Amino acid sequence: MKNTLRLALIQMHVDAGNPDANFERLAAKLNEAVQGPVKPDLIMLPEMWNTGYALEQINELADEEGERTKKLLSAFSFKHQVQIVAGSIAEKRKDGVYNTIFAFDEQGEIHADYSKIHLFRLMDEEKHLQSGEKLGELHISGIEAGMMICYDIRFPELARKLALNGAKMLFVPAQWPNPRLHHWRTLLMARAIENQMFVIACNRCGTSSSSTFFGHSMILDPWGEIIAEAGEGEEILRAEIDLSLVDTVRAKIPVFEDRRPNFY
Ligand SMILES: O=C(O)CCC(=O)C(=O)O
Repeated sequence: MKNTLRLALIQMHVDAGNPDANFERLAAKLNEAVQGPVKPDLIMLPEMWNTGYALEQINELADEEGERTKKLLSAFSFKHQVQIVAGSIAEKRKDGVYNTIFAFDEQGEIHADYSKIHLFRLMDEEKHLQSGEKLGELHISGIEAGMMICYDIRFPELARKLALNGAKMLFVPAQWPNPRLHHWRTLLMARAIENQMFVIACNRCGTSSSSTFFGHSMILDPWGEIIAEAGEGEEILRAEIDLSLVDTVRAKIPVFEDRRPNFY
């Protein structure tokens, strides 16, 4: 089991309602991500990078069973022997459209998926999207991890459940808009500190017709320290994390042993 992980988070602009432009942009960014001086073990993408929040047309725009996404990312991960936590996409299934993350291993196989379970009513998600029905759990190089999407981070119970199930790192793709940078940073930090785990959060940047997005993708360690943070524009945020730090922090302040679940 490998304890270190080199990460590359693709913070990018997303063209709402234009999947062709977004696929093209992503393909260029993926190549940039693997061309740096240090090849990443894992690449992560932001939320709904294929369609953006073109919710009125989401039924027509969403990726049918995720096929277009799977074709691109499966071939890329195999060719470059890199894992991909594929942000999320608008995925069309028989019963509607879901906001779904697919996780690819180095062989190009999908080994986990998660569809957002808390739909964000401020942006009318519940009118256009279906809610997922299972937890986002996966293994990254043999280490347990969790996935949540954007608004999900306002629900500490979900992150705690993933941590209790063994997660040592949490992936959070997002399209988190202005003016709530303070909430974004504070909630990510809280989820890292209270669960003593790495939080790896990839936001989009740029503007859509109704919102502006501040970027600030970030990687936090289990102390809640920000070890890498992007600016407001397009950027590939890179960092190497040492997962043994999770056990060190949990041994020093034994939060999980000190829980009193009979009171809550
Ligand atoms: O909770 C928030 O403030 C932002 C959430 C959001 O934009 C989303 O879930 O897409």
